[in-house]
Amino acid sequence: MKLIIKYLKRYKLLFILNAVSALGFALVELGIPTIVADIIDYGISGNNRTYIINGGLKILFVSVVGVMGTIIMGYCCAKISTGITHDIRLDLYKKIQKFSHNEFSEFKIAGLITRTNNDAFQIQLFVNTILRMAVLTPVMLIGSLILTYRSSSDLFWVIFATIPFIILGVIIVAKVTGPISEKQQRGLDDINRISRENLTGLRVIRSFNRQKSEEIRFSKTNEEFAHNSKLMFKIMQSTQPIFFLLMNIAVCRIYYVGAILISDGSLEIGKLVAFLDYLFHAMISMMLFCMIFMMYPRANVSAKRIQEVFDSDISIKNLSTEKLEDEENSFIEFRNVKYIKDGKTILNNINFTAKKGETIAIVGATGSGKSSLVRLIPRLSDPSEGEIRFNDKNIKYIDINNWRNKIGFVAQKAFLFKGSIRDNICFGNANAAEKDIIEAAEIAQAMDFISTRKSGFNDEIEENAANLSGGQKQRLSIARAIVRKPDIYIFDDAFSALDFKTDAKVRAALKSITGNAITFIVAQRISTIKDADKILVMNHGEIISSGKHNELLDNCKIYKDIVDSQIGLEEMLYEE
Ligand SMILES: Nc1ncnc2c1ncn2[C@@H]1O[C@H](COP(=O)(O)OP(=O)(O)OP(=O)(O)O)[C@@H](O)[C@H]1O
Repeated sequence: MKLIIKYLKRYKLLFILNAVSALGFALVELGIPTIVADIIDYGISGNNRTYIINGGLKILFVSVVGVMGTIIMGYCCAKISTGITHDIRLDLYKKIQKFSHNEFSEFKIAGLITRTNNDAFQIQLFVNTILRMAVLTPVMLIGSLILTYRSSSDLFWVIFATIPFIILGVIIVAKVTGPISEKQQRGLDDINRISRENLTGLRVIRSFNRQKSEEIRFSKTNEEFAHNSKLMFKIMQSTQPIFFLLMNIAVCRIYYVGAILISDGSLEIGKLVAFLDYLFHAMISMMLFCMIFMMYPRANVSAKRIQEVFDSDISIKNLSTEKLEDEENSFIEFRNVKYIKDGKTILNNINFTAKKGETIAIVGATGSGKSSLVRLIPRLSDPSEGEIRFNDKNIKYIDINNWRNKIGFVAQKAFLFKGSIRDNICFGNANAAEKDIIEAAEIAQAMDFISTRKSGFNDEIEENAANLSGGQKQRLSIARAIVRKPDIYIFDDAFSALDFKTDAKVRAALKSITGNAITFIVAQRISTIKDADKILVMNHGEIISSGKHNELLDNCKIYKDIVDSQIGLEEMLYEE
């Protein structure tokens, strides 16, 4: 509720307008039965035509005012509820953008999607209901009860007796639906996760012929979700008939008591009609008011899930606004860096320096920590101990945007966005000139396939770059980094999908632009890294040796083993 109130505050004026129109509408609605009662008791019974016509005109006027109130209320409700959802989604998006690996592991991607879509929508529904009902129904309810009492105090006690049953019913429904709602939202998270996995991993599922088992996995989660949804639906649906049953019992009793009172002469027919009208208003208002309490548990679960995201601590913080100055002899230094994830030491005792103009290569067995090491540079994660310094400044205390702008990162898994080839390259530099885009594509050896495509740079890339090969995706990712003209290049296994010849051509072309930069290359192929100025050999999260290719061949057994295992491969032949 705190979350909803916080966002509602942004729409104060509309909220007041909504409340005033709701109040006006309620008062107008409450006036009609009294006019009708008077028409029956004085106009019809007294055969007074003028009284009847005047009464009719009064009803017409009151109805028009009521319609205007409803329209204004509807406008305010729609504007506020959609506005709040829009604001929540935007703030969620901004917060999620700051998440690091840690936060993604905590909330899971599917969970974040459900929170942004479904949970935000639940809040929209609740806010819409609350805005319509919160002012209107209490006024209608209290007003109707007062007017029923005024119409006939004898009859009033007949309906008053049903109120405790209704309140008890609402409390029970709210208590029962809260936990079901929580299960329902979690189930939706699971459905999202499995659907995502099944859609993105469709090829794997088919090639391993696992459609049946995946279908069972999906059905199980889907059934569980459907079960909870059905239960929720049944509870919510059964409340209305029960409510109307109670109401009809009260009405029957009122007719019975009313008939006795009329025959006694202590009640007029018009008053009974007004009484029933007010009773109807009172009961409907109470039912609608109860709906707020019944919807509350579900909205509360959604609000809590959204609030969890807002409250989560961001592990990668921007601690400074200090910008970097250009320096002639820049360098990066890893000082006693340790990186622990989920209690496991991924990197330990990492010490090395990389200078401007140097190429640092990182090799080692899979899982030895190569990617984890380079991910620390753009602060995708921060070291648990030790520090990374750029020009003798801890990178944690450099403005994060300024720092990241200096880096051209090519990730292990090439990710491209749906859009044109040009848009994807310009993702690295929105202001890139045409000649820079072409140059980047040429260096990345992407021109040959771009020029064969129907619309060249304007050719569309599908979702997940499904219409590109692995090597084409890698080349565009490389071009995207080059177009930035960064001071630091990081190629995390970025040449693995390229054939040996293209790999060699890309590296040769890169030399023309990386002369003034610091370049990190993570690779499995020795041919990719053997010319590096410094090669770091990693094993179990530690640098076990470093040096040039020839030095390592003499000093490092693991490196020599890697080289030996690749001797005779096509790339070596090509390099010769
Ligand atoms: N998000 C993560 N959460 C927990 N552990 C992780 C995470 N990412 C990587 N690891 C672990 O950290 C270790 C190093 O992984 P990393 O990806 O850095 O190795 P790598 O040398 O780049 O491997 P490869 O050559 O196979 O890409 C592995 O044991 C891996 O299981």
